[in-house]
Amino acid sequence: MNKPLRIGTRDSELAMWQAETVQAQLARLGVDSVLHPVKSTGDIILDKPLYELGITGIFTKTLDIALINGEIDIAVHSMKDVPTALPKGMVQTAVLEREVTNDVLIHKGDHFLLDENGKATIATGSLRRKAQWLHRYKNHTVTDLRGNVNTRLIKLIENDWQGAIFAQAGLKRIKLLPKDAMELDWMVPAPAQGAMVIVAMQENQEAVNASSQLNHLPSEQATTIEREFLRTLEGGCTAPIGALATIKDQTVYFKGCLHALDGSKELVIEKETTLAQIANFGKRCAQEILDNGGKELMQNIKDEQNNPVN
Ligand SMILES: NCc1[nH]cc(CCC(=O)O)c1CC(=O)O
Repeated sequence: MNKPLRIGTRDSELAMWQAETVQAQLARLGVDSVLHPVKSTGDIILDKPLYELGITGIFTKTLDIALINGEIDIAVHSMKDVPTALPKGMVQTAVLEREVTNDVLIHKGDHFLLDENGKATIATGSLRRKAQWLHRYKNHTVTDLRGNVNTRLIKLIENDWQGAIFAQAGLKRIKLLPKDAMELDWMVPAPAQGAMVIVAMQENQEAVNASSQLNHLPSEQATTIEREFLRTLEGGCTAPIGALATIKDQTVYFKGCLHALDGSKELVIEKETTLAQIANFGKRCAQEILDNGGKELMQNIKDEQNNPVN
């Protein structure tokens, strides 16, 4: 009998839920596995906004190293936390069937109403959420919020903020989605939000073969388009970029956006194509944004991140 497949995961409640889901799906295929939880750098450094750390892949690095060292066979990630370029020798083996993709506002009080002209303080550690929020609610203040989902919910209760923004998928998975959560249908999610991905070292054929059986093709196609859009725009820096591809029958609908850090500018693209023509679709959408002011906006974002004004 083969040795059980070692599944690497972060140790947060959400990450453990995701890894256990993969374990259960593998078991249904007759593949035996064990969980190998680790603390990631992204979970340890909590006193600085994520984007100020200036490094990408903060949540995935520890597991990347465990994979490269052969301590684990596969790693399970929230796909939106995974940098678009994988380390050498590492491959994406499966995208699991995607959860809901949207963000939600968790707020305090039964009769909370968003007043576009009034004042409110909303918490998020995400550049994308901050920029899109400020673009829509120009009088609001956005304050930084870090930590895993559980920590962020506690901080919201402890602080004098009106609300905080989360991915609906994460809250739903660990059964912490409040009934009165406000779905932000206007907010464009992070590329690959709501999707889980499995990665492995290409040379570990057993791991690649076993885990690739869990791939859900439409989820893979949609996230590939979104991440291609991201990769083409960002060029290695972090920026407020949203992207969502939805597939219905043979048609792919795409919405992507890029904002100024303070929300003062917005570039949006909406485009559709057929499933037969998705090759380079994400790239073409990004190119349109770049040609319509995106190039300058990306340069401004880079300059501001090197010389922050506040
Ligand atoms: N960066 C943290 C993170 N990574 C994935 C999710 C949620 C689940 C998902 O989007 O797949 C979250 C929490 C959040 O954004 O509220």
